[in-house]
Amino acid sequence: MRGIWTTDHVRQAEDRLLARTPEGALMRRAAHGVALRAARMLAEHTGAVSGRRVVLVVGAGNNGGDALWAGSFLCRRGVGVAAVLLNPEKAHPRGLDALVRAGGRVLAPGEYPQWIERADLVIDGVVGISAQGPLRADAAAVFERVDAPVLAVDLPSGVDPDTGAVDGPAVRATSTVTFGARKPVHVLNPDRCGDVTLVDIGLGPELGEPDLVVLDAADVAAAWPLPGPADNKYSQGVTGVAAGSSAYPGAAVLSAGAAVRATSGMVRYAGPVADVVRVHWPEVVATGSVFDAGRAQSWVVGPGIGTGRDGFEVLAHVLGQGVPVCADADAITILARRPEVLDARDPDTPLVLTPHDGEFERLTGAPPGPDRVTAVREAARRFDAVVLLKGHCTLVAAPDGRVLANTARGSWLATAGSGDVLSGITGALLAAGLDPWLAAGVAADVHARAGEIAAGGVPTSASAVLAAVPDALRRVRSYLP
Ligand SMILES: NC(=O)C1=CN([C@@H]2O[C@H](COP(=O)(O)OP(=O)(O)OC[C@H]3O[C@@H](n4cnc5c(N)ncnc54)[C@H](OP(=O)(O)O)[C@@H]3O)[C@@H](O)[C@H]2O)[C@@H](O)CC1
Ligand SMILES: [K+]
Repeated sequence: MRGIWTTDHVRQAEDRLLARTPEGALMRRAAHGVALRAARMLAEHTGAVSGRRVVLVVGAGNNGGDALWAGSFLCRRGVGVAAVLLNPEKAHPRGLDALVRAGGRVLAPGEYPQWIERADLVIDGVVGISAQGPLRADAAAVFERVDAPVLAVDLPSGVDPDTGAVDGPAVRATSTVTFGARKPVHVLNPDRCGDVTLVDIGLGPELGEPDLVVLDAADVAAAWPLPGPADNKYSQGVTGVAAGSSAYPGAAVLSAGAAVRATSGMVRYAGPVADVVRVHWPEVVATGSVFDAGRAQSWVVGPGIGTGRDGFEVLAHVLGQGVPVCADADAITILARRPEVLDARDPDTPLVLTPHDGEFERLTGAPPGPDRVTAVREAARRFDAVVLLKGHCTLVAAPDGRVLANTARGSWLATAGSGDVLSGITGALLAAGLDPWLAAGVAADVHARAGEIAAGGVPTSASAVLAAVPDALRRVRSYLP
């Protein structure tokens, strides 16, 4: 599991580390990492390092200091380095001195266009963790001219470091080099950061519990239940699926099918399209109603069930079974309209809610807004449920405040029925007894991988995503030590 820390926590940790480190040492370590990455980018994009041209865009603080020091290191490798100082009187004095001593130059405003247009690489040192709001007009005007790859120092300027939100002009980096700890922007807005390199500056021991986590493939593989020698079809958990209707039989087929593919436990289907489900998935034990379905160790409820009285009764029934429930789609709308349905819930049994933004707004009364982490964390507390907020970066919050982030691998999952597949996978993992927060997190991870495999670079469908779940699992298992 990889940790992510908010800027407040990074700053506190940096202060503690700075107090026992010689002055300037951390910045030079950070800048060295920037220079290494810059040299590699020059080699990749132009085939050479020496003789290439790099423009530094330097703001008023230490982020600009990192860029200036990195520029001085690049000068020593024969790179022609020139700096745009957005705020000359506040430019980091020692960094500026180092750059000039190494042979770098400071550009006059009239020289900006020709240098920026001929640059092989631009280094964004406008602002780092003290950033507030979008790029200011002077910086925005500089970046408008940039055609070269951009290397962001710590984070792309103009993007909110803690929420990843963009509310005006902002840098779109090809690559980002960050220091000490990953910050939320790196997972919440990967499109603006490009690939992210973490440079160790010795901050680790000063960082407390992370504010967010990201699962590695090995975490997903280790959490995923596989049958053991003593297992039978019941011991691995029976997943109940209450989904679909005559209008939406596909939701039942996809959700039940995903549960079949995700684990080796048994799957029961209960609903009005049992015959359709049986045709697609002969291994599913299908019956016409949740009221006469046998025991299950979890229920998936909602996809395609409708939002009327029947749907309400189905949701209330499964919430009263004393087993974990994954409520998706129509079940979330029912819950939003008639919260009294939660009265049926045994407070000790976990509930996982899997809204997209529209459903989240229905459920909570407000859209997630720019600070999605806070929004999902508050919703999880309010509903005493794990809340999985779908998006380009899917967030999973537990009622105790834990949040994990799963960054999508492209937009392949933006296809009809994709959510039904996710709910089925989540339900199967709940039936197997996984911690509900982890179940939702690993389900989102494998779902995203299956989407990428199914697509293979071209548009795909929910059925193809479902069919790719076993390959996604094989892929995560290949990361196990
Ligand atoms: N501390 C350490 O140990 C280490 C720190 N390191 C580095 O320091 C960075 C943090 O440096 P920092 O705290 O000096 O602030 P930084 O982000 O450069 O901002 C400077 C000033 O910019 C301004 N500004 C704000 N928003 C703006 C906007 N949208 N557009 C334009 N300008 C804007 C605002 O000043 P204002 O103009 O408002 O007076 C703000 O004070 C960190 O990210 C890392 O790179 C590394 O070297 C490792 C060791
Ligand atoms: K930056």
